[in-house]
Amino acid sequence: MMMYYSQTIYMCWHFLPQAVREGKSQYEKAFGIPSKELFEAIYRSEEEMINFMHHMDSTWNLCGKDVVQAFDFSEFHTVYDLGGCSGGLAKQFVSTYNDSTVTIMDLPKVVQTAKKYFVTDQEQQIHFIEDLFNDPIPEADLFIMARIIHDWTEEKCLELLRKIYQSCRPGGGVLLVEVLLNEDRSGPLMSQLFSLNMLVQTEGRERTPSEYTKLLTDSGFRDIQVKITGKIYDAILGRK
Ligand SMILES: C[S@@+](CC[C@H](N)C(=O)[O-])C[C@H]1O[C@@H](n2cnc3c(N)ncnc32)[C@H](O)[C@@H]1O
Repeated sequence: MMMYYSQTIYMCWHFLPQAVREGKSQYEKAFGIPSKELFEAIYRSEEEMINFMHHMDSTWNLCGKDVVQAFDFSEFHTVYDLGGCSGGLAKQFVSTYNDSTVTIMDLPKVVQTAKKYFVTDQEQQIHFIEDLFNDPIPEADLFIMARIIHDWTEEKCLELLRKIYQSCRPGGGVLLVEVLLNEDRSGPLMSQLFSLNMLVQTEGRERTPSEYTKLLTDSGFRDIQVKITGKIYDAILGRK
């Protein structure tokens, strides 16, 4: 995590004033890579991709249990973790809910690297499919999206959530895992800093509970519940 912060995030923060003025990611200035394809810039070399994956993975050793226990997910057996990366959260999920299987959907090179370095053959409740958000999403009881919505614009988020709604079994749900801003955006400081971090690196930002609720209801989900975990990442559940 520290390596990723120093080699990537810190480089983008050099251009914070420009990011605020232009309202967009600074990857191009920091690395000379057009930021149109967000993850092409983040995965600009294999070493950087592995650093990023370790960064993602390490969070769930600290906060994963709080997230998977935020609600009782024992009724959900077929679970997809969309953009599930290294499988860090999937491991926490299957160790808490022994009857579940989690399939991780991510970019092909991420899936290959996760299988090589992060998820062992012994972890039989975790599967992978190499697929893109552009392709159909298979049917499931629960879709997890951890730190995905905060990467993208409202339009892309709605497009994705509507697609997930179509694939969600009746009675199933979608779990968003994100840091939350106070409704009046007065804090918490960590969430405000994360939001600036999203600005310098991505198309997205951090959001308030009511903004997530609106995204979910506009996509068809109902009974939205927000759970503050007391750790960095909180949980928002919508049902079909
Ligand atoms: C910020 S990371 C979050 C990773 C993981 N959910 C977590 O919280 O540890 C975003 C993830 O979305 C994946 N991703 C980006 N574009 C994607 C696409 N078109 N299809 C599938 N996954 C994608 C990235 O490879 C990355 O693993």
